[in-house]
Amino acid sequence: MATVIDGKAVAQTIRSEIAEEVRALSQKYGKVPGLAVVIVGNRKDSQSYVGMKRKACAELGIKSFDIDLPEQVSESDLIKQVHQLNVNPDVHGILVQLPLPKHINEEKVLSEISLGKDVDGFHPLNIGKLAMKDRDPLFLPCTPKACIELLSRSGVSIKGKKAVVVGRSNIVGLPASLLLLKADATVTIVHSRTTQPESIIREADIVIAAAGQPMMIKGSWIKPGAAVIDVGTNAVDDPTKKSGYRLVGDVDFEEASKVAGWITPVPGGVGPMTVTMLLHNTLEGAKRCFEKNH
Ligand SMILES: Nc1nc(=O)c2c([nH]1)NC[C@@H]1CN(c3ccc(C(=O)N[C@@H](CCC(=O)O)C(=O)O)cc3)C=[N+]21
Repeated sequence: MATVIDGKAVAQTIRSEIAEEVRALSQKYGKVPGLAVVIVGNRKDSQSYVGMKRKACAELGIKSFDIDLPEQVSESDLIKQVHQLNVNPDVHGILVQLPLPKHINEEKVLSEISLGKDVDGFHPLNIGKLAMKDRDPLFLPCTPKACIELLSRSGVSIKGKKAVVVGRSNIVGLPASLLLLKADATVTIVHSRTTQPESIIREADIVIAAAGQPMMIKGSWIKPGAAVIDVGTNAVDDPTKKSGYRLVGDVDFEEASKVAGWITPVPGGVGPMTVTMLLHNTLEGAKRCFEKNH
């Protein structure tokens, strides 16, 4: 049976470490880190994620700036907001919750975020630096960083291992493969056009599942003893739940946990760590800013 990696517990440990550092910064500089969380429209999932981020800020002593814009906001008004946050000295991190409404060009908006405040790591220049050998972006994207942190805190070494990433999205699959590559894994990306994904996944010592397909990866696809990090957060109907749905990962946990060496659950795996890495990035951004102005 696999060791189940308790993302919630690891996240809690790191959050206490961050809270401690926030206290120290506030004593030293008389200032606290600030995170602006921008949400456009009222998608239920986005509101729930944004709520978690703002709540976590409050718990750690990070000041959150809540910007809620209507679905119909124009691209230029959203960009104006971003510019205001860029020059606000109390804001050290800016997060624009994705996805944005269709009439807004996401890449254009993300490109306007000041590089030093890009705590999501989604600015094209930060992504570019992530892709370059011997270069580092100012911020690592939160979910891929969460995956690596969960592996290293579980004692899973990456160097020289065969890693397979399932999914090639800009926010998870692609940057996760780049991070694994930087950590000296041999990396393969499996995606929707890959023929026979299972035979490739079965070779992997490390699997990062980020396809957004509920329970797509079966137990028989997993190499015995592999480390399986499940990024999937898929809502499936469940009439037995008060909400009417439950969350499942991209991995069939029941089956895979009998074969894997390590596995993350959904919920309670990567999700809480993603939010924690955002807070960590905000702390780093604030530290750099305080030190520079001191
Ligand atoms: N600019 C931007 N940055 C993001 O980081 C970003 C985003 N946009 N858009 C959407 C995705 C999704 N995402 C999650 C965060 C936390 C959980 C999380 O904490 N999930 C809990 C369960 C939550 C629940 O019960 O509903 C868990 O897995 O245990 C999941 C998913 C961040 N994203």
